[in-house]
Amino acid sequence: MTDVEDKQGVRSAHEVLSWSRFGVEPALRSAVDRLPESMRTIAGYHFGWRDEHGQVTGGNGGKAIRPALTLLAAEAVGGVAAAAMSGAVAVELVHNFSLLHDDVMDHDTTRRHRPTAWSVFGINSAILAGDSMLMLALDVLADSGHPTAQQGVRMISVAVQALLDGQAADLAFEERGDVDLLECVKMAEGKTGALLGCACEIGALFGGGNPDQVAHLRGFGEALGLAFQFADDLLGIWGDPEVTGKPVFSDLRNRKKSLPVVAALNSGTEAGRELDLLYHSDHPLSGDDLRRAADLVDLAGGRAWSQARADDLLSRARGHLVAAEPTARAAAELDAVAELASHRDH
Ligand SMILES: CC(C)=CCC/C(C)=C/CC/C(C)=C/COP(=O)(O)OP(=O)(O)O
Repeated sequence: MTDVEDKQGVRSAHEVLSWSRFGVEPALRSAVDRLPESMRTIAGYHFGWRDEHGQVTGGNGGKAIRPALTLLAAEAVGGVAAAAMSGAVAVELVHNFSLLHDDVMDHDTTRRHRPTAWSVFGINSAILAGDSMLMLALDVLADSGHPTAQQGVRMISVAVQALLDGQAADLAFEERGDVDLLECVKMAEGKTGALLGCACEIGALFGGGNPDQVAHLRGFGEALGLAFQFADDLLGIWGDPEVTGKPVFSDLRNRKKSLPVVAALNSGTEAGRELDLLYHSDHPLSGDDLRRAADLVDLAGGRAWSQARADDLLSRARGHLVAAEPTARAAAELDAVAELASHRDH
């Protein structure tokens, strides 16, 4: 098949994400069905399948970007998406475990346009449901019968350790006034880059890729994951809550050392110094303070710097994608998903 013929039928990023959401959901639901009822109820609510009373609802379980990467990575190495389905379910379970816990830690009350699970079911129940989803991810891989399942379990466990380390750094930074850009980027690589890297890595592994392809696709996912976090931090300050489904300014209110904020604090500008005083004041930040903080991040160059870094990371991701020698259609679709993920509005 020529390159041109092979690229026929390339889907847009939105079509790929919808394919991923609907393709993975049956396997995700049947995995969640194996949980004890108390955990299943909370997981079903968090994925948007049921309301807080257990009634069936329309569902909004998120964008499904990680499973999309897993399935496409399998196709990129010449395999079929179905071979990587257990990997796709596992990464989505890990991601959702981390969201359940993150909402507790950040005291966030809204996610995906709904009250967060902890604010409906209580903190303890949400933590336990998150733990339960994490263990289920390993169970799904162990049960997959895939010849490289053991390697897949190891990939997930390495990524989860990096994610935990990144989250620990994120929380520790809230108490520190001297966070530099290097450590902030390292934190984001752990918190977000590792799991997107793993999503691609496990897809390439289960799709039958050779070690070079698996490594390059992991590199693609890691670079993309960091770009994704830059985009997330920008949306946390300048996103439209009607579109993101999350309240704006939550990061600023929690005095998070997000990437644009740390860039502004380290900018050596007058705006950066004013932001420092505001961020490290001992009074709760008012609505006016939060709006001023957002303006200061912008004036100090934190917004423009973050957008430029997201662009650089997208180029780095593309370099890895080409080096993985992917099949043409999957490459075009991975590229489109990468573009969307680093310049997204939700
Ligand atoms: C251990 C622990 C608590 C870790 C926390 C790690 C954490 C929450 C990192 C942030 C990652 C991120 C950008 C999530 C939004 O994903 P998304 O926009 O793909 O969400 P969606 O699934 O709702 O679309």
